[in-house]
Amino acid sequence: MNEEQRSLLLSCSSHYLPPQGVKLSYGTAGFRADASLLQSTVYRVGILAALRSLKTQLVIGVMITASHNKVSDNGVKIADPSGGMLSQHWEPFADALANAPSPQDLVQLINDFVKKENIQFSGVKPAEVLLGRDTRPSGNALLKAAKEGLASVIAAVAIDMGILTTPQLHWMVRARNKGMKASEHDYFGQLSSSFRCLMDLIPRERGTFGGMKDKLVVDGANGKEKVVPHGFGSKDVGTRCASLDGDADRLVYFCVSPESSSKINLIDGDKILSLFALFIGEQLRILNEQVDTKNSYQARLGVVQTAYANGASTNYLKQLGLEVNLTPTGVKYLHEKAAGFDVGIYFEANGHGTILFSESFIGWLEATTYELSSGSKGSEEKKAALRLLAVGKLINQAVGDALSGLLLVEVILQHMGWSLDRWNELYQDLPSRQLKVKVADRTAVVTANAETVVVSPPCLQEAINAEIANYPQGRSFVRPSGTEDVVRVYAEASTQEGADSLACSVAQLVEHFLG
Ligand SMILES: CC(=O)N[C@H]1[C@@H](OP(=O)(O)O)O[C@H](CO)[C@@H](O)[C@@H]1O
Ligand SMILES: [Mg+2]
Repeated sequence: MNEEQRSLLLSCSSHYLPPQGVKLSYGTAGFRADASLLQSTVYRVGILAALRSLKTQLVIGVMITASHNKVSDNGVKIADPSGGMLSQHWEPFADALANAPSPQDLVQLINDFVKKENIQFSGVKPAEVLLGRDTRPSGNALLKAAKEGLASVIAAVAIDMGILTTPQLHWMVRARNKGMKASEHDYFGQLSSSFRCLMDLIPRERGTFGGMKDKLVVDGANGKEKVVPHGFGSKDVGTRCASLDGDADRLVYFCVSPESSSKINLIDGDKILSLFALFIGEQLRILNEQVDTKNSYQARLGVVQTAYANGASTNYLKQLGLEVNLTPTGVKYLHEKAAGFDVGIYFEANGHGTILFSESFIGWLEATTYELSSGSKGSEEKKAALRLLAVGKLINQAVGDALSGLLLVEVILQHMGWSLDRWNELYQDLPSRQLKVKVADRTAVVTANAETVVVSPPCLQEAINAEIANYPQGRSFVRPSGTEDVVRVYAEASTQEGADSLACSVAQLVEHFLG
């Protein structure tokens, strides 16, 4: 870092001093806090994004949002060149940057990091960073802070993409780095053309839609905690509903329960995963059966869940003969695992998830559709290949995206000729309960095996196992949250009473062991 760069950083950062007595952490989903505390953090994330872009020589994204959290909160996260989450390897630097007390400390920290990572400022492409934000009132001022962070790095270009959903910004970063056009218009263009392509490929004999109604009601995060949204009641029984979270990176479906109009039947991320796996599996089978063996491609299909996946969903997926993988909580872990397959489908139960296709499989599909284009025009294998290619365009491969996921669910329901009830009946969820326990130090809980086993404090796992043994189909685990200052308890059992009581007993054990 030369003297000019140093003094630029020193003078600019003196306008963005960090709040006193606050420890900021990049966490599972970037920095989150009350918006009034975030000016200096967002400024520093601007610097971080510029450095990441200089290092990778690719486009980086910065998204300012706190999803469905309170309107007075805000947050900031980085989209890496792939469109995915910031490389975990840079997270400790993000934490250190946000917490550096003075401009001098900040400049020293950056200088050391730049040396360690061998980041060049001259003779390289300038840093290019796409900025997005949600509709929060604090968004504009924080955007300005991000821009000033970028302006503190010589040769960094900020491109304001305006108000976006989180997945739109991730999509744009991925598209830009693939040399594609990446405006909001291009995003909607790709979603709508691939959706239309999939609709046109629905087999005629299945076109009766199984009594599926045209109307879909979309709830913008008004239906939390498994309760019916405002204004909903018995008149809405039978209506197909989808619910998006605040920045549209999570999707679930639901309907008002026919038994009680104040309750909903929730169709969660696990069931979306199952629906996607069935559809993709069907297309892969058609291809494997029909494409001649010398040209065949044994695509590996894998699904990825976390310990929060309902046990009934994991059983169901295994019964389908699928390879089910478990990772710790947090999209970054699921995404990484799914990327190891030709088709990797991942979902958290709460609705974060997407489908990833390997470059080599996409290449093979393109070649196959091209070869089949002259002879067997409308052949089944060509249709299957075209469907998979269209899914790869419709689904947001950068990150889970409620809008693109919703369109894919809609097309698959039509393809199968299924109603919402038919989809929901794939398997029956085991009753479950989640609780939060406030403890003195949640980091005292250390887990292993994708968070299913506690290794510290000693003996806590044995005590949990002894509780589980009292419940038919009992399963329970505890882990420290990555986004809240609590230990989370999950329990499931064959009855709701059982799940509630197991969760309660395990929560008491956590309190007992951690005080
Ligand atoms: C049980 C649960 O739903 N945990 C959520 C929550 O993480 P915690 O580490 O559990 O606080 O927020 C994450 C980020 O949004 C999300 O990826 C994850 O699924
Ligand atoms: Mg969200």
